[in-house]
Amino acid sequence: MTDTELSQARRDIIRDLAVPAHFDADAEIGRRVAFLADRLTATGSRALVLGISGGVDSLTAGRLCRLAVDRARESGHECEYVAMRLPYGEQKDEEDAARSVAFTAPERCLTVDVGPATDAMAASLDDAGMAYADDSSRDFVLGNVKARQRMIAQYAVSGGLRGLVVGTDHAAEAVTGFFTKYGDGGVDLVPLAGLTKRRVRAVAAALGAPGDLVNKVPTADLETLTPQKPDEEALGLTYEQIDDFLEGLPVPGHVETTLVDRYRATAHKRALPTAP
Ligand SMILES: Nc1ncnc2c1ncn2[C@@H]1O[C@H](COP(=O)(O)OP(=O)(O)OC[C@H]2O[C@@H]([n+]3cccc(C(=O)O)c3)[C@H](O)[C@@H]2O)[C@@H](O)[C@H]1O
Ligand SMILES: Nc1ncnc2c1ncn2[C@@H]1O[C@H](COP(=O)(O)OP(=O)(O)OP(=O)(O)O)[C@@H](O)[C@H]1O
Ligand SMILES: [Mg+2]
Repeated sequence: MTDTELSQARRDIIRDLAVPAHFDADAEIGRRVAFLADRLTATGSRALVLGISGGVDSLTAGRLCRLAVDRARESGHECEYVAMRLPYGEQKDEEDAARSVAFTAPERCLTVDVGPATDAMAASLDDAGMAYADDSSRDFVLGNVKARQRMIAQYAVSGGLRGLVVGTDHAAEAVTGFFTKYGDGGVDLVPLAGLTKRRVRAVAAALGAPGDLVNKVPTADLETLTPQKPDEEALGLTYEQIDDFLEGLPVPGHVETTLVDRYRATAHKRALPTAP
């Protein structure tokens, strides 16, 4: 499919999300490491702070942080890469998370259990009389509270260390608004912006990450009632379909319609708060 054959709506989305027509993993690594190193030195920040979940997005972003901090230090700027483990109690894929931390090689890794804070908020909401439609709605909403507790923990560390919070949003999540507003969406820098999911994996592979972590099934893992639910199940779309859409490849009509509709419906999540 050539660019001129794509719908105007699709071309607008590809442009707005800055998905490049051509992709070269090594060139993307160079550009993104330079970006992070520049943000450290230009802002005078002393740390990059990033939650490492065990998934491929944070694995990739973490390795970019490692390389960026190395580069900034070589230029005489004192700084560090601080990883954070932010489980809700015990995490089912904890071993993957530990291997991810090891691969990204932070100066230090802080572990903060977001369980107590999340549960305390849930109990206070119950005490206040907040009633949810059903158990599954409550579980979904509290999943977003977990994501926001992670944001709070990362900003506490960033504030204390004069750092910057790194997020893992990329084009395949941005197009569907598949992130928690002011949760994992609440960050300072997004080094994976513009990448489709398969390109994130290609960058991870080019960085030398372990194959099973590169190809791991993506999960937000926010809901307690359905742990490790695959993103594709929640989205009702595959990442292959989303990536094809963003890379200008042929997709079924219903995929195009669904993605254009979702992109429009989630515009508020990619924008500053609405003002009069
Ligand atoms: N039109 C509008 N203009 C301005 N604001 C609007 C709005 N519509 C809703 N809102 C506000 O936005 C809120 C809904 O947004 P939000 O709270 O984010 O909630 P929502 O988008 O409903 O849920 C977040 C979704 O992202 C997924 N997620 C989260 C975190 C990580 C990952 C991952 O990929 O790992 C995925 C999660 O599984 C879930 O499906 C509403 O409660 C309302 O306050
Ligand atoms: N348990 C966790 N511990 C630390 N950070 C987390 C945790 N869960 C989520 N995060 C943070 O929130 C981000 C968003 O989660 P998301 O699931 O999109 O990314 P991922 O887990 O790295 O990769 P994937 O999407 O393939 O599962 C993560 O990249 C990470 O920075
Ligand atoms: Mg994940």
